[in-house]
Amino acid sequence: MSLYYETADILMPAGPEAGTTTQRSSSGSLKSRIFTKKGLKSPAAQVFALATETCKWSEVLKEVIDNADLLRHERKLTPVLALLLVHDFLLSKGGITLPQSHGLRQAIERHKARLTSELTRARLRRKMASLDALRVQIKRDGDPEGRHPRWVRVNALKTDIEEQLESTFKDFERVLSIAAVTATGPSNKSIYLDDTVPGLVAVSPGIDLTKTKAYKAGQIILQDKASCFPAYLLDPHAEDGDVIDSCAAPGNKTTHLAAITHSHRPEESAPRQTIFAFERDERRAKTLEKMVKTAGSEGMTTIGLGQDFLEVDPQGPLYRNVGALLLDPSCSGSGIVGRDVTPELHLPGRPPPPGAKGAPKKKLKLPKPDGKDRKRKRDADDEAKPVLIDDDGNATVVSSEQDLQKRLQSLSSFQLTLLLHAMKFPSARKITYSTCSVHAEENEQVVVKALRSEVAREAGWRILPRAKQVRGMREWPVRGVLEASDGDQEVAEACVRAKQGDGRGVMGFFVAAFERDVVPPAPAEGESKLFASEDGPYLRDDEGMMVRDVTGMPVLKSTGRPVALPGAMHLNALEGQQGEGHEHDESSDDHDYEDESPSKASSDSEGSEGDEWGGIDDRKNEK
Ligand SMILES: C[S@@+](CC[C@H](N)C(=O)[O-])C[C@H]1O[C@@H](n2cnc3c(N)ncnc32)[C@H](O)[C@@H]1O
Repeated sequence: MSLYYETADILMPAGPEAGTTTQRSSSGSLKSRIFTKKGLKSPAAQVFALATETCKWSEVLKEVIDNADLLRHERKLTPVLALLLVHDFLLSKGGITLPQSHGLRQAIERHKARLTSELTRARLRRKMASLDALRVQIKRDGDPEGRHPRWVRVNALKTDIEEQLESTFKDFERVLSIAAVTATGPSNKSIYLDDTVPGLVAVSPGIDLTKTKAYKAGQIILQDKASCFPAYLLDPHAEDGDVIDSCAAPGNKTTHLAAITHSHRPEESAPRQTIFAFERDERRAKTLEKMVKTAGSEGMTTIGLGQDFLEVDPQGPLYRNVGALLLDPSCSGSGIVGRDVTPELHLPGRPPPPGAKGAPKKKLKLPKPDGKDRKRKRDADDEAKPVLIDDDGNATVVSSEQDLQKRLQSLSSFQLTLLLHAMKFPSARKITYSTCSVHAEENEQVVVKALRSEVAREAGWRILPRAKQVRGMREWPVRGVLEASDGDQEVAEACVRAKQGDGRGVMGFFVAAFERDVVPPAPAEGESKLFASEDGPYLRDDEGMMVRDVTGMPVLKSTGRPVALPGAMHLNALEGQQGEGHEHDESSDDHDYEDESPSKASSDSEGSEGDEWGGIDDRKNEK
């Protein structure tokens, strides 16, 4: 089967029987339908490129084909085939990839003059000075990522906004809204300073920052705005002690946690917090390791390479001081921009049926490239079915609502198990739970089930109400779904959602936080009580301000004395506990980081950009 027939089949598996119409090109994401289709003879990447480009151009091409009256003159062409062939004829560098003598190619090339002049008319109707200008417009309008700003987190561990505005972004024009940063188009360079997440900026879509010095040096990290919510909402302070990122690769949130704890450190000499980052997939854990190194946070991060969080013992001495956990488990990935795009296809009008006025007298039989009747019963395996690809890269055929429900139930029960495990850490008093899913089953419903669980009730976990959240999250207007929160207004209000395509320039996302009051753990023998009670390890005055000595050092409650080189003490205390048979010891402090070139590290972290793990379906993994 030729590339054109195969692509037409993917776009319109049932055959375009309707007349002039605008329709979704079948169900399921185009990418998953193509890449999981068995028996494709043409390279899947080629079919995908032709299908997506034709969809983007279909509004213009429909006009060209209709006005050139192509389908009336060439009755062997179906509307979809006409779109695909005219696309390549007018817009592809190589033209139609069929031999010159091929009937399909001749059917188009016979109308060269008319088709070319109709394309010029279509362009002029859109007030575009050149075909290149039209290309830019089509790319921006047809590509969901083309309308999505590029979010950039300035890494506080290495630089700050001011420095970046004067260097990496010095040629960028400052704009004051998301609409302005996306409206300026890929040829312009504008920058918007986000007012929700500190240190976050958005630049115009299509700008490639991966070649910049700042990107290669880990000073800037490409991370979607919504993906910055969990670490920002968790807001780990010194008094929260150590932090766990339970499902960490590729490491966007781990490195964000590191930057936040660094910014919150009261003094250089304050106790160092450790971020334990677990990742059960070893390959992804390597990416995490590289990202942590590039971001400059390896000194404060202990990576559990290939470590399943569910096997981490909450009672283990290493985690005695863990006061905050970030849980961002695998999910359906349904909120990821560009993930499940079903492109719109504008079909040209079909000619009137034979016998009708203006129709040719003789009915022409459609030639079939394989010589077989296309009405043959399709092989069930040959049929492209919608597939759900989660952010672990697992593909599940979801040909019915029931299949989808089954998959969501299985994901949400796994997510709940992880969340309940996080709730078992004895010193924990803050947890964030997040997904890049749009489904309530993985979001509000997991939160509600967790709150009702015995684990949460016994340990005293509550939802962190909106009023107690960090400013940017408290003020974020998109909240949880009331119905999905079982009608609980406080829970719905406490949940934070991000919605793709609502003008805020974010992907689909969900995050909620839990809090509780904890009784501080009894210090181990010989261990100073660096992390502790409700308001932290430092002595505070009646107004809640830290008490400091004359040199400005915070005073510890446990000793009544100012902090003295506690970083080293703290780490030594933890190191001393390693090798006690704890599952984490192999990946602790002495990482033997392989020497990597920044570009290698960059491409790995870029591979994860979009900013959740994209698995095998991730657009960047194709590069
Ligand atoms: C959504 S991704 C995490 C993205 C990451 N938080 C970031 O922002 O870069 C989920 C990750 O969790 C890992 N994972 C899933 N279950 C896990 C478990 N039980 N223990 C540790 N890691 C797990 C998956 O392999 C995957 O890499």
